Amino acid sequence: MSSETTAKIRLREVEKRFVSARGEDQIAVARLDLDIRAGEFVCLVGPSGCGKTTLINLMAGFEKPTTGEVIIDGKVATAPDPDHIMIFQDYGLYPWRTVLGNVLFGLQARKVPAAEAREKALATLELVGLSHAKDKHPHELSGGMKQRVSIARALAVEPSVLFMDEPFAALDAFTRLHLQDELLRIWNEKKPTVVFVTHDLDEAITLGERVVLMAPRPGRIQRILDVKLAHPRERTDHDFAVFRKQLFEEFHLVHRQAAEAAEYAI
Ligand SMILES: Nc1ncnc2c1ncn2[C@@H]1O[C@H](COP(=O)(O)OP(=O)(O)OP(=O)(O)O)[C@@H](O)[C@H]1O
Repeated sequence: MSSETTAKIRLREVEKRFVSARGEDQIAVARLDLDIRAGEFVCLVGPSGCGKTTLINLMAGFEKPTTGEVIIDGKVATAPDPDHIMIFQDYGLYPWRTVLGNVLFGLQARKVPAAEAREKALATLELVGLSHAKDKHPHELSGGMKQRVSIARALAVEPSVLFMDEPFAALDAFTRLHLQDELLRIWNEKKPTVVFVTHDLDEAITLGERVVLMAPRPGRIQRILDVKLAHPRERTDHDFAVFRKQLFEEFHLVHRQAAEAAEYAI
């Protein structure tokens, strides 16, 4: 079967232009093609300004391509879809709702009957290890706990796609490593398609089945790395180090080229 028929998400010659504050036409993402399989975990990495957020927003339907198409499940994506959930760095929790209330939110919005919604919400809180905190409010939680609530809220509605834009960037290193492991465990159990933006190359190699390295001006794919490492991935393993070296070398190259291009443009 070709990838045409098997891909969950297909980007076809997707281009996104913005007009900058100075009135200049700016290509955030240039004619980009990418296929993502159902149940795949793909990480997007690259230097600041290379279009990672623009690309994930295009896939999530928050932005419309200037030209080209984003196709999900065979349909052109033109708006956000309740089956595709975005998780942001800043959690986006409702401060006036309890943890359980936050997780219930999406289920209530979908008119899931109350008893069933409660059962699902409690099961999802159990999945992320937060049953004990169900009656707390967001201000009573650590950053890691808040992000686990936002993951639980997303998972409760059983989305087929999770878009994650630097979800762990604001967390301390220890919590971050822990949540990476948690996310992998949940992904293995539920197998949603995950598109995950990160600045952290180790995080990308830990999580991704493929790591898409992007380059700026214009935003484009520089390289796609197949991370053929079994889980659990040990960051101290020799094979991990091999992928790490490869990705770091490519990343430095992209960075250098971007810096040179910026200098030339001044
Ligand atoms: N709404 C907008 N209006 C104008 N320009 C924009 C807009 N959104 C993004 N851009 C520009 O598009 C380019 C790509 O931005 P984007 O935020 O997608 O990059 P990024 O790789 O996610 O960056 P970072 O890693 O810093 O978050 C940048 O040059 C940015 O200034």
